[in-house]
Amino acid sequence: MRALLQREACGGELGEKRGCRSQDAGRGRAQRGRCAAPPRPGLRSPGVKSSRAAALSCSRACSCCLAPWMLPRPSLSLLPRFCSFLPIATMSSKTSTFHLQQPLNYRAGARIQPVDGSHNEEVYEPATGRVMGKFLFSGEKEVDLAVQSAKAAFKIWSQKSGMERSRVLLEAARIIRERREEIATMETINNGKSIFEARVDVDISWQCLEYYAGLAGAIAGQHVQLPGGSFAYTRREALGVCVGIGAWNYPFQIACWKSAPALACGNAMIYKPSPLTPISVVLLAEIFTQAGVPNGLFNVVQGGAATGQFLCQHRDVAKVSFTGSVPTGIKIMEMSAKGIKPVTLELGGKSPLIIFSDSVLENAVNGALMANFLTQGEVCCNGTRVFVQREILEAFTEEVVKRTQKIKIGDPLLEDTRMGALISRSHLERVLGFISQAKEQGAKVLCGGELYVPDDLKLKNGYYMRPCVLGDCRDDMTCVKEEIFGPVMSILPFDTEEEVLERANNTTFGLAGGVFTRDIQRAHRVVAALQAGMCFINNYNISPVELPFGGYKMSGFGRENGRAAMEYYSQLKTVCVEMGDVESVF
Ligand SMILES: NC(=O)c1ccc[n+]([C@@H]2O[C@H](COP(=O)([O-])OP(=O)(O)OC[C@H]3O[C@@H](n4cnc5c(N)ncnc54)[C@H](O)[C@@H]3O)[C@@H](O)[C@H]2O)c1
Ligand SMILES: C[N+](C)(C)CCCC=O
Repeated sequence: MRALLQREACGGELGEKRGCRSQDAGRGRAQRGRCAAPPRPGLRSPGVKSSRAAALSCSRACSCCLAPWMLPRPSLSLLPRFCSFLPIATMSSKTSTFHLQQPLNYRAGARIQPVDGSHNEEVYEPATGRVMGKFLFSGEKEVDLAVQSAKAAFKIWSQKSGMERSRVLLEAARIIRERREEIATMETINNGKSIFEARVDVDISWQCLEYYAGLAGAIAGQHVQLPGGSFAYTRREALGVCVGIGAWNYPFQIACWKSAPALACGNAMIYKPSPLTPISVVLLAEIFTQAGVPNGLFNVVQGGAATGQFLCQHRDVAKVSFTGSVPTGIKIMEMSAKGIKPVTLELGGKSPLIIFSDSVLENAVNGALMANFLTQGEVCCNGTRVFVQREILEAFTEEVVKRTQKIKIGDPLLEDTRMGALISRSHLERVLGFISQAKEQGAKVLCGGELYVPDDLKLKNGYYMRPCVLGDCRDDMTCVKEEIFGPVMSILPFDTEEEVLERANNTTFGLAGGVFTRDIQRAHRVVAALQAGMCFINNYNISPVELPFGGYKMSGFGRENGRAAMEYYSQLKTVCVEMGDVESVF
């Protein structure tokens, strides 16, 4: 296997770093099973919630800390290996030590250079602003070769039973678990998010594969009795070659959310990641091959808009699943319409989070932080319009500002970092531009909102900013109407339930929404009235793979995760069987 990234420090390939032992190797092993992680501040009582908080504060993924939504089931038998080569507690940062190795396309079970690569594109490390390497954008011929290879693999894979497919997916999930630290490190280096969050993303990813492995064997049709002994049955069949196009904020996770249900249903997939984050999906492709999928079943085609268009317009592509912005989603839908191809569109949002005065304040503050600052605020479903009932506006704002100011920004590979670097220089400037405009329109910056330059010299060209809380916001401000996709929370006071619902729904987006209240009837009444596909009561931004995820309105349609996704990667055939003679009306 060729390495994607080469590490200067130990001179070995990342995939081979098991030999790169540290003097603290034994410590991780000794601590397995009993976590010594300090409790997260604010952790108040035992139970489900506290175990999730513990999981968030534990960097070792040890079984005592992991909460059910991010957990190895069964237990992480591979943990000692991680602990032995990466003693988390003392691991020093590897930021600025990796170099990208070409090629990054993956076709027919191997990494290859595209046959008609149009041009080279640079890959950046957001934490340092350093160019890690270059890779080629794919042209039309390469896209066609990937489709042909996927078609051949589809013939084999679609004939397998659900249980056979299930076993391969389970093996892929096992390998992801085994390589958790390596994948998370790579994601952090390429995306800029904290290693702490990247590990959670990897856990959600292998859980997704396990979940769909479980459903693969359960795919079944219906039997219908007809008059005279005749009958009918339905078959749920695969679509064929599906295309997945992803965004840069959750590169590995998005690829798993698409490929797991696609492969479980018997399809092949060609995946095009964002050109900003081309790396981790190649690992996924290698893992699928290692797990036993036929060569060509999961291919990776690197490129930008033009490559994406070749994929969407290819006559042998049966379906397109897209995650990205609304403007690109519109183009994808237009292209797919010409070929009558079904599409799943997971698009942007500007979601409301409604906090009533009877909320548990500490939970509401935690919820607002979770709703705004994961992955540097670059999260589609973030609850960035935080509506706070006037009675608690002052107390809530004071606490949220205090907590935001304490967020540890910096080298994303360090264990205690909670906010890393934004994806690119231009995106950072765009986010800061929204804040300047908000000030001009009358908002008050309560904290953050400016560039952050870490003390560590190697990080001085990284794309960091201090997370921002905006007060004195009004519904007509740009920062309240448009998706910023950065760490910017807008606080908006409200007085009544009726008023806040009207304002919360006054948007063309409809991805998510949340409510904090102790009034159980109000909670359900409010989420029923919210025009959003994913709603949270007394929490925000958790994403168990069992739950369908997707938007209303211009945030898209179709669903990822949950049983629902199986319907979007399969089609229904009805077979009508006559047991008697044919009676003709002619
Ligand atoms: N709803 C969700 O699940 C979800 C998840 C993550 C991100 N997002 C959204 O994604 C956006 C940020 O991601 P982004 O900047 O990568 O989005 P983007 O729309 O710019 O790009 C997304 C992908 O589409 C490709 N692309 C661009 N133009 C194309 C074209 N004409 N034809 C085919 N492919 C094309 C890009 O190369 C990339 O791979 C935000 O709006 C965010 O809300 C949504
Ligand atoms: C895992 N989260 C935080 C729910 C994000 C889902 C993907 C959206 O960008």
